[in-house]
Amino acid sequence: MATLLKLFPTCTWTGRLAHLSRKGWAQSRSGRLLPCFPASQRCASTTSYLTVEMDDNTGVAVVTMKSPPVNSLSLDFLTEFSISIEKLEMDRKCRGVILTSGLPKVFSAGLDIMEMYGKGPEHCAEFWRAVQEMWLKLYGSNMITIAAVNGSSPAGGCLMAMACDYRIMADNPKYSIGLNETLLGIVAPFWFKDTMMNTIGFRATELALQLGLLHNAPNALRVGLVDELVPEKEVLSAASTAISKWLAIPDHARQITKSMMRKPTIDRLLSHRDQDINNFVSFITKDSIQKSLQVYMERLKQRKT
Ligand SMILES: CCCCCC/C=C\CC(=O)SCCNC(=O)CCNC(=O)[C@H](O)C(C)(C)COP(=O)(O)OP(=O)(O)OC[C@H]1O[C@@H](n2cnc3c(N)ncnc32)[C@H](O)[C@@H]1OP(=O)(O)O
Repeated sequence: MATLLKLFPTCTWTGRLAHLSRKGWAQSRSGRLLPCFPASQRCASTTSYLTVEMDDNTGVAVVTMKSPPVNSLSLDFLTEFSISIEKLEMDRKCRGVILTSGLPKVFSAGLDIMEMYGKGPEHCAEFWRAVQEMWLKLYGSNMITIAAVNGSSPAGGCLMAMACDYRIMADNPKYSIGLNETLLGIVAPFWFKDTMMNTIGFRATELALQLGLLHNAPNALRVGLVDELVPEKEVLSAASTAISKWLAIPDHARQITKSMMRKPTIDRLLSHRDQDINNFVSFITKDSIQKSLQVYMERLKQRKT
């Protein structure tokens, strides 16, 4: 408990654990006093954008993104996200993470466009490093990572889901997922492309990236961008069921296998990290790209009227 309190200073214990720590004994039907072990030990910590609920019994943490209106990935959000994943990674009891959204209809709207629009080169560089960090933490995690995609997940939101080991999406044709960067007049960086290629293969990625395809849920399943579709209300419980299969695999064997599959892709970014930041900054600060972002944001806002 001490370790968890160190990791989650705002931690509040739920279930029966608080009661047990005061008493710790229960009376059996025959009247004997027996040491009492909690049925579940849950610890929840909340930051500005995330809730992390750790269940010590299963070793699974549910990370819920809650940054209204659309869980866009701002610099602050990304920073908090990477810190939370890092903390879970260091927690020896945590073997798996379920990533989901606490907002209706949206898993994540991807990168916060306002972090890329009208900002100076220093801010853009800091922002891009945070985007890289989020991906490195998630794609390179030793933990089992399951994305419970309970809403739309364009661009950076799709990257987040693809960085997980397994994706379960709500079976709602109104929800879409994909790398739609070209629709904004921008180009998905090589490690976004690599992540998608590792997920759905070369040809499907070539089509998806050039056309900026946002797949609806049934199409996402068809191309292999998600692994399962389930009724919306069951996304989280399906993720729990799925993760139990992964938990049955010995950690060391699974982790080495995961690393063998993902390390070359991770190393490629690590060895070009600064160059990738410089590319991003010089691209995104171009007048023509800024104009494209402005037009895109205006269109987004007009859709509502
Ligand atoms: C070398 C250069 C490399 C560059 C690489 C860049 C890489 C990645 C790019 C990205 O991730 S860019 C982000 C791309 N994201 C999108 O295109 C998604 C846009 N959003 C939507 O499609 C929809 O908002 C939604 C997610 C489907 C949700 O729809 P809903 O109808 O529920 O909500 P809206 O009314 O559309 O939006 C509410 C509110 O949020 C604002 N907003 C939406 N998305 C973003 C965003 N990504 N960043 C910032 N703000 C966003 C939207 O404008 C609305 O604002 P208000 O009108 O309420 O002020």
